[in-house]
Amino acid sequence: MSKIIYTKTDEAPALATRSFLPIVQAFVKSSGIEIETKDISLAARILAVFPDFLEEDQRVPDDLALLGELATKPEANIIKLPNISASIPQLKGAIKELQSKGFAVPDYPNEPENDTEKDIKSRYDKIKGSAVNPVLREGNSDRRAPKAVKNYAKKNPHSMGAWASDSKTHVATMQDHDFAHNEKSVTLPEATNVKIVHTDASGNTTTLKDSFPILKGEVIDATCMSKKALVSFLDEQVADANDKGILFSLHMKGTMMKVSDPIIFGHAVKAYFKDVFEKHGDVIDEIGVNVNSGLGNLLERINELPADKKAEIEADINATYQNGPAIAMVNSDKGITNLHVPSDVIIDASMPAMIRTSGRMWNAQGELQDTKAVIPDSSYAGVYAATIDFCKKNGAFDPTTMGTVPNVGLMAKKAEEYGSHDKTFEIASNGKVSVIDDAGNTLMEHTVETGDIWRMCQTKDAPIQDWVKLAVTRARASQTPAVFWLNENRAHDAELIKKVNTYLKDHDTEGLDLRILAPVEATIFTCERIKEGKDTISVTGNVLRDYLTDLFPILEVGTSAKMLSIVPLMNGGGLFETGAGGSAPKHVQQLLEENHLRWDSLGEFLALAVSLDHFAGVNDNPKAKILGDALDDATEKLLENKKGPSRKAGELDNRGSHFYLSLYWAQELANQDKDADLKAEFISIAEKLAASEEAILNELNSIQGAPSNIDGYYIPNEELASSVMRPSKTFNTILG
Ligand SMILES: NC(=O)C1=CN([C@@H]2O[C@H](COP(=O)(O)OP(=O)(O)OC[C@H]3O[C@@H](n4cnc5c(N)ncnc54)[C@H](OP(=O)(O)O)[C@@H]3O)[C@@H](O)[C@H]2O)C=CC1
Ligand SMILES: O=C(O)CCC(=O)C(=O)O
Ligand SMILES: [Mg+2]
Repeated sequence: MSKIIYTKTDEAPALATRSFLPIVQAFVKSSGIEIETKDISLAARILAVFPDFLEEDQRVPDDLALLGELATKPEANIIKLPNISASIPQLKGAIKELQSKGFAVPDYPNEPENDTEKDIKSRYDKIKGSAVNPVLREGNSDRRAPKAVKNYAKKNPHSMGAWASDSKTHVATMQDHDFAHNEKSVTLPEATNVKIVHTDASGNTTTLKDSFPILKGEVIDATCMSKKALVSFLDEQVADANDKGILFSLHMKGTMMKVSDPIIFGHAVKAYFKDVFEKHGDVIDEIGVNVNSGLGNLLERINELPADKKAEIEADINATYQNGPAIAMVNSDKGITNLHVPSDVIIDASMPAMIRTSGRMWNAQGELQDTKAVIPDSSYAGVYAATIDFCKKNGAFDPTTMGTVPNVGLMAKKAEEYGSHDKTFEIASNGKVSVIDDAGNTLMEHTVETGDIWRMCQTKDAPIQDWVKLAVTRARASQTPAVFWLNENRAHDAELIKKVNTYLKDHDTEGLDLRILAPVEATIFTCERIKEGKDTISVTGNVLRDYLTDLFPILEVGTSAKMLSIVPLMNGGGLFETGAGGSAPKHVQQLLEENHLRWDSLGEFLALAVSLDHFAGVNDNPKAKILGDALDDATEKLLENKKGPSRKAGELDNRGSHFYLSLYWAQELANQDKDADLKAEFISIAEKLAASEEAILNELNSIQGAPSNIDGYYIPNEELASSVMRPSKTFNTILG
C-alpha cells in the first residue's frame, strides 16, 4: 500500500506543520492511511550532502533524493510545503547555525582554492537556490483558486489600493541585447548529444559543458545578456528614477534563477552605488566583497577594515542615498533596502504586492511612494507593464466582482529557464559560444563579450504533450476559455507554437475557446475579461507559471496561499503543493517577538484533501475519500465562519485556525452516513472539541503577546518548536 508523504520544510510553513500534522495523523489513523514525513528543509539538505564531515549520529538520509525518485513512480503521493530556496546569505546563515550547534559542516568557499574546496562548493551549489521544486516537479502544474476561496474573497474583499491615472509608477526593461532579444531556438528531429563551447578571440576553445543528451523532439534554446548593455541600462534607470523623483526598485528571481539573476543583481548594486565602487573598488576587492550577495555583504565585510576606512566607505554609501534616487525598502525600520540581499525581493511576490498597493513601495521614511520597477530582461516584463497600464486606465481591480485566472504551467523535467542553471555561464572573454552536436554541427551560436551572461534551456517533448493535454482537460472541465501565452516573434515560443498546434489535434477541442496570444496581448485580453467578471485559463511556460500564479491570486484573493496547487505527475503519482507562495520569513519574526503565527495553512488543507482523494483511488480506500470530502467541507466552513489567522497578536492565529479546522472536520465526519465506524469515532471527538472550544481558545490566545523561543531559525529545537506550536493541553489531550 502506498503512503502519503508529508514534507518538513522551513520557516513559517514548517512551524505550521508542527501544529497541523499531529491533527492530521490523529484524524487518519483509524483509516489505514500512513503518513510519513521527509525532511527537505535547508538544514537537512546541507547535512545530507556532508556525511563525511559529521559524526555517525549526526548524519541524515538524503530525503530530497529519495523523493525525487519517488516522484517518477506511480505510487507517489507527496504533500509539498514551501521551502527556502536559499540565496548565498541564507545558505551561509544556515551553515553558521549548524556549526554553532555542533555540526562540523564546512564553510562555503567563495573562491575555492583547491580540489577539496571546489568539491565543497559544488555540493553547496546544488543546495543553493531553487533546488527542491525542480527535483520533485515530475509533472506540469495546475493551479487555481477553488470556488469556495473565490466566493469568500468576493464576499469579504481584501484591501486593494486605488490606482491613479497620473501614477508615476512604471516598469523599465531593456530594449535590446537581453535574453529576450538574443534568443535562438531549435527543435531536434533526432536524439543527439550536445556540448557547449566557448572560443576566444584568438581561437582557443574552452568546453563550458561536456556532451549531454538531448531527446528526439526536444526544444533547445540559447541566449545571452550583454553586460555592457545591462550596465548602461541600469545607469540610465538610476538617473531617471532620480530625475522623476520616484523610488528605484529591482525585481528579479535571484532564488530560482540562481546563476544568472545574482549576477544581474550585483550589477544593479554597483550601478546604484557607482561612486562607492569607483572610489573604493580596490579595497572592496581586497576584502573579498561578493557584490552578487548584495549591499548586505559589503556592509558586513567592511567591518574588517580599520575604523577610519570603514567610516569613509559608510559615509560614501550614505552620500549615495542622499544624491541618488530614493530606494525601495524591504524594512524601513531596520534600514534594509531592496539591494541588501538578493532573496528579499522576489519578482513573483514583489510585483503583485506593489500592484495591490497602488503601484507603490515603501521608502526610507516608511511611507509609500511611486516606483520605477526595474526588470532588466524584457522577456516577461511587458506582462507587468500591461497590468500597470490597465490599472492606470481602469483603476484597481475589484475583488468583489473580478473573474479568476487559473494556470496550467509547463514545468516538468526542468523545463525552460528554470532548468538552465547548469548551462548558464558568466563569459570570461570576448569570443563566441556555440552549441555543437555529436556530428559536429553548430546548432546555435552567439558572439559574446567578457561578463556577458550566456545560457541554454531545454524543454522536452513529453512534458509539452502533457501540458497541452492538461490545458484541454482544464478548459473542458471548467468550460473556460484558455489562452496559450506564446509570442510568435520569440524564437523559443515559435517552436512551442508549432508543437501546440500539432498536439491540440490529439484532443477533442470541439466547442472549446483555445487561443494563442503573445504575453502582452494575453495580459490585456485576460485583464479585460477579469474586470468583467469572466474567467480565463492562462496556459504558460515555466516562468509565467510562476509569475501569474502569484499575480492573479494576490489581486483576486489577497494571497497565493489560498491556491489549490496540483502537480499531476507524468508517471501517475500526485504532488500536491500547498498554495503557490513562499515561506514568509517575516512571519517567523512575529512568532518569536510576540508568539503569534499569522501563516495561513489554507493551501495545506486544500492539498491534503486532494491527496486523500488520490490516495482513495489508488489504494481503493473509501475511508480516505470520505476524509478528503469532509476536509473540503470543513475548509469551506472555516472560510464562511472567518476562522483564518488574524495578523494581530492576541487574536486567532495559525494554531487557533487549526483548532477550528479540526472541529469542523470532526463534525463533517460525524454527520456523514457513508461509513459508520468513522461516524461513531468522530461523534465523540466532535462533541469533545465543541465542548472545549472556550478552554482551548483561551489556552491558545493567552500565551500570545510575549516572545517565544524555539532556539534556532534553520534548525530549531524540535521539542521547543513543537511545544510552542501545540500550547493547548486540552486540545492535545483530545487529539491524543
Ligand atoms: N514553493 C516554494 O517552495 C516557494 C518558496 N519560496 C521561498 O520563500 C521565501 C520567501 O519568499 P517571498 O517571495 O518573500 O514570498 P512569500 O510568499 O513567502 O511572502 C510574501 C508575502 O505573502 C504573504 N503570504 C504568503 N504566504 C502566506 C500564507 N500562507 N499565509 C499568510 N500570508 C502569506 C505574506 O504577506 P503578509 O504577511 O504581508 O500578508 C508574505 O510576507 C524565500 O526563501 C523563497 O525562496 C518562494 C516561493 C515558493
Ligand atoms: O522554487 C522556488 O524557489 C519558488 C517556486 C515558486 O515560486 C513557484 O513555483 O511558484
Ligand atoms: Mg512563485
